[in-house]
Amino acid sequence: MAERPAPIPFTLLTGFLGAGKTTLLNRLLRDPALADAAVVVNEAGEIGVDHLLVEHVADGVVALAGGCLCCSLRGDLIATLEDLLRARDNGRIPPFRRIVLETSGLADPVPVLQTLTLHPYLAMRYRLEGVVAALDAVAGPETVAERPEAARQVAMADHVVLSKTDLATAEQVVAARALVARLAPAATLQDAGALNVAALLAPSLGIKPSLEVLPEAHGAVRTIAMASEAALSREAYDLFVELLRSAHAPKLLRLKGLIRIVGDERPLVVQGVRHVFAEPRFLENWPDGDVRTRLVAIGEDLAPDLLPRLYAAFAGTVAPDRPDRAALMENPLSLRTGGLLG
Ligand SMILES: Nc1nc2c(ncn2[C@@H]2O[C@H](COP(=O)(O)OP(=O)(O)OP(=O)(O)O)[C@@H](O)[C@H]2O)c(=O)[nH]1
Repeated sequence: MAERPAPIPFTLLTGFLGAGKTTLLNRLLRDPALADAAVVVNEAGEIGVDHLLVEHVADGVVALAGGCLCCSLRGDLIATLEDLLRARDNGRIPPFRRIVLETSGLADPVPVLQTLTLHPYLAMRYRLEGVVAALDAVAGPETVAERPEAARQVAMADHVVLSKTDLATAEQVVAARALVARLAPAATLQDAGALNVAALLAPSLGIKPSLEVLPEAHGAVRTIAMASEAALSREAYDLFVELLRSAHAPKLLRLKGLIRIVGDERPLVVQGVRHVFAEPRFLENWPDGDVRTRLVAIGEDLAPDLLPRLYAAFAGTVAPDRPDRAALMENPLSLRTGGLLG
């Protein structure tokens, strides 16, 4: 009888929207310990951008787009994990020795873990090595207080990585650490700025806090995704982001994507978490050869057409019956429901 193949270590990377999962993943993938890793990324929007922002795996990133792993995509996750095994066993892809699954920021990790551990074949071929949660040292405690899924992500972690300590005050770091000690007392805690990769990849101790005390996971958060051939000038880009930030930040949990800029071959990366937007940076190339702008916004009570309308206005491709950018900028205080600010 053929010998059973050794189970492949599986690391689940979780954390709320913008907590620093992709940044952490890129950091991990630069480490030799993850040189032979396969990566699966769960996108929130139909037009996903997360997998395009994973920089260090040539062809090994599989994107699971179009929904949330814990609600609608469990079947897709199973199929993806089975496909990866089949391709590996047939020699169609290199024999990856580890797998990292980055869940969407809204995913409840509990059903995802159940999917893995209860599926007879997957449970035989993969071995859950640990749950790593990224926690934003600045926004994390408030997010955890407001969003049940954020609390569950930390509570389920074997290892918590505190991100953005470079932006946080000493008090904020103390508060974030205290929160981890309360929610995940058995987890290790590291600072993203001084990462010990070997410790993060260490097998979990298998001690999970009780989940009964945690509230039910997520409600009516909407994801808006868009793609556009139109390019923005740099000036229009700045105004576009400023308008999103000033008018929509309270409802906007996350904005991210790649933007086509007039006169530049390279994509500009936009990254916003609530009202904090990162300094825009260019990637060397469009990661997948598709040179369209692609944007994903995640938030509460966002109008479904908000992003495409606003983008079209700033790109100058606005429909005739809609307020255009000039009108908007001349009178930015005329906030009208249903208008660009609605
Ligand atoms: N200053 C600073 N910025 C960080 C740090 N970690 C992440 N960021 C920034 O925070 C933003 C969100 O980081 P991501 O790594 O994309 O977060 P994420 O959890 O993958 O986000 P989602 O996929 O939307 O859930 C980006 O602009 C990052 O550059 C950190 O330790 N310090």
